[in-house]
Amino acid sequence: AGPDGALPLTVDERNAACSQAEDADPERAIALAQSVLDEGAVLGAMQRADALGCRGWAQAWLARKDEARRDAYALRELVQGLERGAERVRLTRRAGGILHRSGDRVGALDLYARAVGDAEAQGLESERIPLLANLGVLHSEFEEHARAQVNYEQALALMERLGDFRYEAPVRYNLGLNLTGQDRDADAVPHLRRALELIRDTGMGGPMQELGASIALAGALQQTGQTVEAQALLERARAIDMPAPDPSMELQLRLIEAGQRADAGDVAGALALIDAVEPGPLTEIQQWDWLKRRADLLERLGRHADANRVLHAINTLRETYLRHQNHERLAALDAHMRDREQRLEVERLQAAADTQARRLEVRDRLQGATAVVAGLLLLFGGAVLLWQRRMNRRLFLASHTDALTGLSNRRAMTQRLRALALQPQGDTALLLIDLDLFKRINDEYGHDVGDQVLVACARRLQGDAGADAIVSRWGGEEFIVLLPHCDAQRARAAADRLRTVLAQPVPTDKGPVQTGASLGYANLPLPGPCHPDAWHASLQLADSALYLAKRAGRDAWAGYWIEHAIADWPAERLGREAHLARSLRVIEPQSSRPLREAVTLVAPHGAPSPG
Ligand SMILES: Nc1nc2c(ncn2[C@@H]2O[C@H](COP(=O)(O)OP(=O)(O)OP(=O)(O)O)[C@@H](O)[C@H]2O)c(=O)[nH]1
Repeated sequence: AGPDGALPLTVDERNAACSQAEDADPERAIALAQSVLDEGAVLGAMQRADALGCRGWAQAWLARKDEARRDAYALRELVQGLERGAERVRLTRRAGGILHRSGDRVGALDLYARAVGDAEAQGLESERIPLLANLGVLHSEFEEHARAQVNYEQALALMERLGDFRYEAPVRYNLGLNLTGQDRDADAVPHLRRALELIRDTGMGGPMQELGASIALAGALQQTGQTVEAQALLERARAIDMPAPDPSMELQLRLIEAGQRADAGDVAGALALIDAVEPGPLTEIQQWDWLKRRADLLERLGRHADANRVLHAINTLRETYLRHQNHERLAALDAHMRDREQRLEVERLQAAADTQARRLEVRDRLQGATAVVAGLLLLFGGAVLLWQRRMNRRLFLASHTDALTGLSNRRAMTQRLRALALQPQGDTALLLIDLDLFKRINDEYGHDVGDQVLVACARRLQGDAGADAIVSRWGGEEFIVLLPHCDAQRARAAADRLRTVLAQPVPTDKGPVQTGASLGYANLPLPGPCHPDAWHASLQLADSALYLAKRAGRDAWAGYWIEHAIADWPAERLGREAHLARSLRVIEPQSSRPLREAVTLVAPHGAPSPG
């Protein structure tokens, strides 16, 4: 536009001005694009596509998601009718980018995948670089960090091979974030450092990008103990003049600062900092991180009930988020992408060797204006990932861990049981352990002491069940221990060892407390057809054995080890002895003491006895 703000004359000039303005002044970009689209029938397909792309992008920038998506879908439609060529690839990526930013991630993945295929088929190697980078960002958002890492590494290898480094800063930045997300902060540091260097030295990106990269690098440095450098970076980052305050950046700064305060012992101060955040404008992912920090600090201040409330809020948020991700659709598209990625991986290995020299040659001529735009498009997508990184793993851990004992909880154990039930070779022992007369301990010494006993028993189980054992709190005073690659003899020995260990008095605040436990075990899966729910049968059998051990006077174990497939072994009928008695031939349970009251179990007529 001229200095008087008048619209440039030609359609192409307006489109060019629109793409100049789309990030810096999106409202103006929208007006320009609209004026082009108003030309209607006289427009060429390409002019129309450029205007749609520009308007859509600007709408997405302003978070007007519906409008943005409408433009992206119209663009997608239009692109299908275009001739093959670089422009078609570029516009497909553009439509994908708009969908990506306006929240239709599955639609974006579809378009990126199409564009990659198109670029590959036409030998447009350079076009693949930003596409791989975009795919990386998308995969990270789908919590597929390993896949995302492959994308970024492929993009880097392709850059080296082609000597095209326009996208180096955003790719390294996103790869750095990805690595921090996998807790590989030391590996992330060189990439983030390089990204920041490029952003500062080549003018690639703007203040927002510099701030994002500074914060990410500071976070990684902080994690690797380089606190002085982290501090210096943050101070420099604070001085960066942002055109408009960005709540996400503010939050990052504040979270790192709170981390530093808390590390220095000022937990209440850290909490005050975090409490001052206004969560309204944050994305779900950002809200999780914010909430999780609150929960951590509340926990450290001993405000357990408040912390629990916060954790509950996180879980609710997370569930909503995951529902939106439409994982099924993603899985289908993913299978489609996997073949391509394997081929690219081979290429990458072939190409990596001879490129270092070329790389230095071309560096200089790439520090230009094109890089500025490229940096802007991608870096913004990456900035969001900083919160996602540890957050997802922490949330996963929180939802799979028992808060009192730190063991896997019932949910995590159920997943294990389902997986193990599908193994054709039933060689896992399932031990069900129930503390004896635990109610009395609570009644006599109080719940706090009861808790201490539970924690001590959990530690003993973990310490003594063996290195490959999987220990979980199944609920209340019940635990499950799984021993993979086990046989009947080892199961017996383990049951006896754990019984002995749990019979030792537990030191508590109120002196030593005498405890004990009864155990029942069975093999998993029982011989028979594979079915993910077959673990129910093993658990019921272990439960029956446990019942026998309790009946025999407690502080005892009993177990079944069924070695022969028994025809017509109905899982739903296995549970109660009455059923078993009717339909099964005699199987003497193994037990630590004579089970006078034991119910005899019988196998179906004619089936071989497990003897
Ligand atoms: N302190 C504490 N007690 C719990 C917890 N979860 C469950 N309990 C208590 O564990 C007790 C279990 O009692 P019961 O199921 O009657 O069994 P028991 O007293 O162990 O007796 P037997 O199993 O027959 O040997 C109940 O009083 C529960 O309140 C917990 O997290 N902490």
